Amino acid sequence: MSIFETLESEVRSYSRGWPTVFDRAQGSWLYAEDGKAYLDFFAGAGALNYGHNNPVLKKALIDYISRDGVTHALDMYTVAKRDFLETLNDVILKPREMDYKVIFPGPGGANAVEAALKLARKVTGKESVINFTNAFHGMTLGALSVTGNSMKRGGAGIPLVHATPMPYDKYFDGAYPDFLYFERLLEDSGSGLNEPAAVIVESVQGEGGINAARIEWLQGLAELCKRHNILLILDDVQMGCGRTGPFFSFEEAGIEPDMICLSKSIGGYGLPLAITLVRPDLDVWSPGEHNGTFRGINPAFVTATEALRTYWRDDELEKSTKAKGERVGAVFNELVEAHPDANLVAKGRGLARGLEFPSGEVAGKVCAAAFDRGLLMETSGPDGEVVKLLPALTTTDAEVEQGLEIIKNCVESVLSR
Ligand SMILES: Cc1ncc(COP(=O)(O)O)c(C=O)c1O
Repeated sequence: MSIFETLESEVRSYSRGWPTVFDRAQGSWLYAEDGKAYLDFFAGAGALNYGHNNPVLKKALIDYISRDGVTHALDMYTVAKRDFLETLNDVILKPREMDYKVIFPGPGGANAVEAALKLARKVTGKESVINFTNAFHGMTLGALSVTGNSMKRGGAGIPLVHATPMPYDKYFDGAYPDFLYFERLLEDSGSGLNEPAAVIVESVQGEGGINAARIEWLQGLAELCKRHNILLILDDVQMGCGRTGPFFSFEEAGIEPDMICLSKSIGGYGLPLAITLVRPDLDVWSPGEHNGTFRGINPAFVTATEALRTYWRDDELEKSTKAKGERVGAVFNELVEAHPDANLVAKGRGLARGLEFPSGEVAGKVCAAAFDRGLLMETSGPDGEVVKLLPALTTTDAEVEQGLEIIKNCVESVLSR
């Protein structure tokens, strides 16, 4: 049995079947055991915004470990935790005039979502939550209940209740007054929906197919939540930490969510870290009311702090992310125009980009062809119909061009078959 077959049989539930065994990684490159190099436009599904083994973060980590810095300290105060909290405040929150308390909910994105949902219910005493079609918020029971994908929901084996999906922005696009249906339900005391605890939303749906809500739609949603006294939870697990350009994906909308979920790239180095930012008056849990063993792994605080200090003291990363994103978008638009009969759609914001195909089968073939040519990308969307690009934000212009050239060739060859 080959090592690949052994791995497959041991971890049957893995969905990513890239037929190779990876060994090393640097910057935007992954190297397989057989030595083949792959340009990584998947970047740990958004967990590697600063690239693999980023040298600055790596040095901070090695220095910390070399001086026997505390690795695991549960809820104890540590220097690494204090540095992270101070840096988050100084570099991110204060300059944006944002006032939030930090909750450490557990190691991953689903934990950040779970904490937000739980706290919203605790604070309001209400049960139901509004989510959106094609949303993805994680695999734990609460997070799954506000996730739209029916295959993933089916994994629970039980009905997932207390969440009601509303149509996400792409389904309106000016065809209807955006929130008419939603507002009617809120005003109808017989709908059972008139008193939700919270609305949970992604400003760009990553797993749902790189659906970027319009800025006006996000603003309308925030106003609606204020008008009806509903807490707004912004899930920035995948689109935060600069993925769309600014540190928070909703900054351009100028909205003030009541809670913000962050994970994936907040740790900086691919190490597990999650935080839920909550409006100070919502921070009602007493010590021990929401805890867990892995709620802040100190080496992850160290790399998180270094990432904030290195990349967010000025707007260089934001600017270059937007510029690279626009370049990808322009090439995707060219592909759409060059293939008018193929019904392609170019989507996204910043360096979260998608190219939608009429079916998951075609999108899958494009990704498979790209893999053969040394480029890693995955599909997203309800049927896997969107080829999804999430390169590290530190990917160079030359690497972006190299990847785009491969994509163009793969799209041409798959569509001409
Ligand atoms: C928007 C969003 N929320 C939550 C999650 C769940 O994060 P995790 O997989 O770390 O639990 C994800 C994961 O892809 C996500 O994209």
